[in-house]
Amino acid sequence: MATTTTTSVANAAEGVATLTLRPSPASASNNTNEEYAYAHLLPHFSADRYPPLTPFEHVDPASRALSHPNPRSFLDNATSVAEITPSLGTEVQGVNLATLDSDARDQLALEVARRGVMVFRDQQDFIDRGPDFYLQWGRHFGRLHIHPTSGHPRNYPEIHLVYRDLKSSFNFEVDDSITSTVWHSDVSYELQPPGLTTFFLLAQPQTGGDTLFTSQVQTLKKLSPQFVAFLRTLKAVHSGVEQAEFSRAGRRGGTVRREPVEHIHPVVRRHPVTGEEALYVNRQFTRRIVGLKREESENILRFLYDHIDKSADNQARVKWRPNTIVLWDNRITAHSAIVDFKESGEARHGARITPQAERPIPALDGLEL
Ligand SMILES: O=C(O)CCC(=O)C(=O)O
Ligand SMILES: [Fe+2]
Repeated sequence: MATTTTTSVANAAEGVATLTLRPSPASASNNTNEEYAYAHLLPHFSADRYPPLTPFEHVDPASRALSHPNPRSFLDNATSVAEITPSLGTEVQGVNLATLDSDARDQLALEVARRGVMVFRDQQDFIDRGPDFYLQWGRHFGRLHIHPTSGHPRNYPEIHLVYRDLKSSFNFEVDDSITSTVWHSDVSYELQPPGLTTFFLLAQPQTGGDTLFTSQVQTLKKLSPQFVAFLRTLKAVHSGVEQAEFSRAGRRGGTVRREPVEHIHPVVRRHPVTGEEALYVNRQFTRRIVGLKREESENILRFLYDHIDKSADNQARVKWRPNTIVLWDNRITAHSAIVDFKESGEARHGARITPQAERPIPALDGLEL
């Protein structure tokens, strides 16, 4: 039996919450007789403080693949390439992400921009290369985001972790909700929110703990042209304040290493490479529509969130298997963890590599932010 260590964990949803628990590495392996192979990647909460993020110029990796004669050639050796749904998600077998060169990584970024989500199976090579490799991988796609509140592996603040098991007294914000579903686009409160995002699980329950995705391109396309034309004129406030407050409240045991920020983004953004328009509001971080009366803002946002929630025809559900890596374009999709395994007592432990991208581009030319 491995010894119990003291650490803190992050909620599986986008850093919604942090809490203190004492996970044993053995329990994280979901096999009490084994040492947990990824114990060095368990969440650590440093007392470090970070200054505000500074703006930077983002060159999108997908743009470099646009002129490629065959921008899907990185899939040439795949044994299987299957669309999960017609407009969202592709599942690939037989491609080792860890061995993709710079050109192939650019192609990957373009394909993820087109498909929203890509699921790669059998990626043990990538996962076992460890955190220095994760950083090298992520930096190809943009400046790595350092999360203001979530747990990270010791000495690797750029790696955002999710973790939960039975030993923790889970006390996160959805506990008094009827559902664990919290649709969001990661850290949309940043001035330059993430683009191509890489996420994988290191430990998972036997069943459950899937991740839901939705296409914000399709969400928008379902609306009438007149309503979309109105949405294009709008901008909204996204806020990191509540996430920080949950962490600071102590009941989650977390820290706030960078003061929370709020930023205004267009309600409809344009992807810098594909040119596609996507709805860019999410229940977790979007707070209000600028310039509208309070009731107008609340009702429009509620309508849009309801539309996102119930549009299964825009969604894809990823079932995890060991050594799966999922990539999504955070600008044109939203996602939610599914917490349906708490009572099994099994651990779920995941790592996210989160390069930031451009400041959201309004779909309406000339919209001032
Ligand atoms: O745990 C999951 O399935 C999703 C986690 C998440 O939302 C994130 O890391 O951004
Ligand atoms: Fe997330």
